Amino acid sequence: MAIAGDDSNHGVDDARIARIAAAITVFPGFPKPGISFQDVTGIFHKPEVFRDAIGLFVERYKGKGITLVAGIEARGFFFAPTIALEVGAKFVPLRKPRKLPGDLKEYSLEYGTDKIEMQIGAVEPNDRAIIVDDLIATGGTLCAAVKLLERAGAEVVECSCVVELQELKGREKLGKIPVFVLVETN
Ligand SMILES: O=P(O)(O)OC[C@H]1O[C@H](OP(=O)(O)OP(=O)(O)O)[C@H](O)[C@@H]1O
Ligand SMILES: Nc1ncnc2[nH]cnc12
Repeated sequence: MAIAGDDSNHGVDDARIARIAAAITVFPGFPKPGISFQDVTGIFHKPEVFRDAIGLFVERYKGKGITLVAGIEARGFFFAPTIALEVGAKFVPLRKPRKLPGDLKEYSLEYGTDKIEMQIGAVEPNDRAIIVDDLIATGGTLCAAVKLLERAGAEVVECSCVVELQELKGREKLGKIPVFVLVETN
């Protein structure tokens, strides 16, 4: 089953998106010069704004046959378990190295020494997955997450983020996998 609508938030619900955007604080020069850090934690300081964000994701995915919601450490974990619960899917954490026990699948990020890891057995044949993170910048993290899930046998239906840094053109890296975002910025 396809997900209807285009990948951006246009026309979804301006009032909720405006509240979410207003709850994001930008910290210039953090964690290093040249980076303007988009801090989503303010969303969680206001339960009604947290509800706005979860509601927008759940309305998009509920009833679409999603069986797996993967969240990327660390800030994808803020959103993904709640979305999974509401759409009736399992939550699967994709973690930084040396955090998960047991048998793992891993995928290296292309630009660094970092990897993301997932427990073997988290994915079943025919799982229909979405991948959730707070932000897409270069797209490298989501790209690694897609490959990890696909190699484990899942169909990745879409990637979902709260914020997109449009200038970095991360969605181009994802190729045919759609990227749904709530707030677009540069
Ligand atoms: O699109 P990309 O260029 O790959 O960047 C996006 C990633 O960067 C941030 O995580 P960060 O590396 O800050 O890790 P953290 O969430 O553990 O702090 C963000 O939460 C995404 O996971
Ligand atoms: N500007 C930014 N703000 C928050 N997380 C990020 N990850 C990569 N770039 C980021």
